[in-house]
Amino acid sequence: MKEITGTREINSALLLEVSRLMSKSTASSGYKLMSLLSLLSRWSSLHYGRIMLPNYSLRVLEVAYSYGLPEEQIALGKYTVPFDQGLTGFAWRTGQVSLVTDVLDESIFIQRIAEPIEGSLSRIGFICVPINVDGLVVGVLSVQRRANPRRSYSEDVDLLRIISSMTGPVLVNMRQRVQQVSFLPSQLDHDGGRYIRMCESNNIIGSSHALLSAVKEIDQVKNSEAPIMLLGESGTGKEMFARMAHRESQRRDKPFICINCASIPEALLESELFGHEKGSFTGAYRRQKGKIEQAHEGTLFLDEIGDMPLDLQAKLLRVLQDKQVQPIGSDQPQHVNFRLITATHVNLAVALQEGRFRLDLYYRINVIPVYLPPLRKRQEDITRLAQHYLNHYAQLYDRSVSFTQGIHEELQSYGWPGNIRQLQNVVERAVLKASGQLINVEQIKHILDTERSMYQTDQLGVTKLDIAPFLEPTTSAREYDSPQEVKFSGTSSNRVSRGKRSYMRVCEHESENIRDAMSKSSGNQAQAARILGMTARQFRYRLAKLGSEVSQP
Ligand SMILES: Nc1ncnc2c1ncn2[C@@H]1O[C@H](COP(=O)(O)OP(=O)(O)OP(=O)(O)O)[C@@H](O)[C@H]1O
Repeated sequence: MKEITGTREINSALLLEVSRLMSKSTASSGYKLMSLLSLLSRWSSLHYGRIMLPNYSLRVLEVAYSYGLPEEQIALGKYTVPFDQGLTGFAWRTGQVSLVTDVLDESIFIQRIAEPIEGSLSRIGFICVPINVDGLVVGVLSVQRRANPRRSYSEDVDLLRIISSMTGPVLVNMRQRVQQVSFLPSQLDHDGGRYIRMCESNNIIGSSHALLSAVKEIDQVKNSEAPIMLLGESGTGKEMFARMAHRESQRRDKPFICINCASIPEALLESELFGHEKGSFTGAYRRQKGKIEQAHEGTLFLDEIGDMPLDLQAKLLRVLQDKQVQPIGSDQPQHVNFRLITATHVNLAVALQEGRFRLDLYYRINVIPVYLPPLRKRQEDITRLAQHYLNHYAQLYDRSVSFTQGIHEELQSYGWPGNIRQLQNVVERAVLKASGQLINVEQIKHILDTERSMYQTDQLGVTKLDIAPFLEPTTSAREYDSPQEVKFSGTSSNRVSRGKRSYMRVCEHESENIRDAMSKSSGNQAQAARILGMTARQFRYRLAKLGSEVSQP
């Protein structure tokens, strides 16, 4: 066999070897990258190869893979380079190759990261090549070499450019996998592990202390009959927890019936809950079992209980006391046996003070209060949730995307007033808008800026969604599963379908209608809300939104 001696021949043979290595389906990504650096050193005398990856929190590039460098020095961070320094930083910032032919001559070179070749630093060259994926620099490949009249620098640069282009996809692949496995819970104590498994089997993501405390409370009462009240901001997972409480209970094989008291006009809520007899009112063509009866032997979940009208609160209280339900138009009470779970995102204490909620019902249903923490108090869960939704939407939309480093820090620095529902939506949008394989920090920043502009904080420090950008219907309506505040409709035909939250159109004559209703009710908001078929909360929200347009009588 002919001996390979010329630089060009060596480089071609090396590239062939590298491409074989990269296409090995059985080799791990780490093995491929380490072997690559070793091949560079042995075949081309490009020594001390290192692949530097960014640490966005510290704003430095760190050695992720290297060949020949002392491990303990790497561990000490000896080769760590700030983004804005040295040749490595230059390649990182500009996306251009940077090199020096003699490290001792160049002021830009940070001498401490060069290693002496054969005991001397003299005439050592240093080459840095950016690693690009979809036009984005994701890392830097660097090597050292000695002065060698038989190897030109331009040949080495060409070689390293090709090698770095092969490295990019391996890094992306690896990052996707690392992101999937690196969040597995560690150091679980006995119970912690059980609560995490409980979450997993109910598709609840998270392992923060705050989340697991709530899971623990559900676990402790799962087989009792005591009513549970789930408290927490909109989008914190109250419905998921209600379902988990049902699935974990002895009633798991019986129905789980869910009704949202805020999304159904008052006139219909009674019949939805208690059922009706045929002919009991216009349009009652047949007997209809109410949700309470449907939940017999199972679990009844009353979401947004704080929005239940007072007269229905009284009826519900009777059902809880007598364990009987009387459908509208019937004189035959039906025996019912169900576990009650309620949820509210409003402060019921205020509703009690204002006379909007019955104290006796409150005590009856608030036996086991379980507080679901907002996402901003579960920082460590943000990363896992974001990664989960990334995988979910990547699969749903058939995209191969991953986050670049630094995204998680960016996501954690945001307050998430819309909680998990909002995070879900942000990630979905990022996946849909990604133009290549990577979602970078700038793209996420841009989406979060839009979010910030929509959530406004009032003087009391309460964050509210400014829905104005979404009031144009259809296209934007799909964009969000909205927080509670925007569930609104002036007419029942226009109302949100149960369980699904969408932004609603604002009726063209809304301010006029509200003004009329306020005038008819002599300024009594509760009465005005009734005239318009809204809950008091919905009415107050609209009134606040249209405040400047609606002059009160
Ligand atoms: N821990 C979690 N893991 C995964 N997804 C979650 C988690 N918590 C909530 N979600 C998701 O967030 C969204 C909102 O959850 P859910 O409807 O249970 O919240 P909620 O508190 O009942 O909201 P609202 O008060 O608006 O009714 C859902 O799409 C749900 O799947």
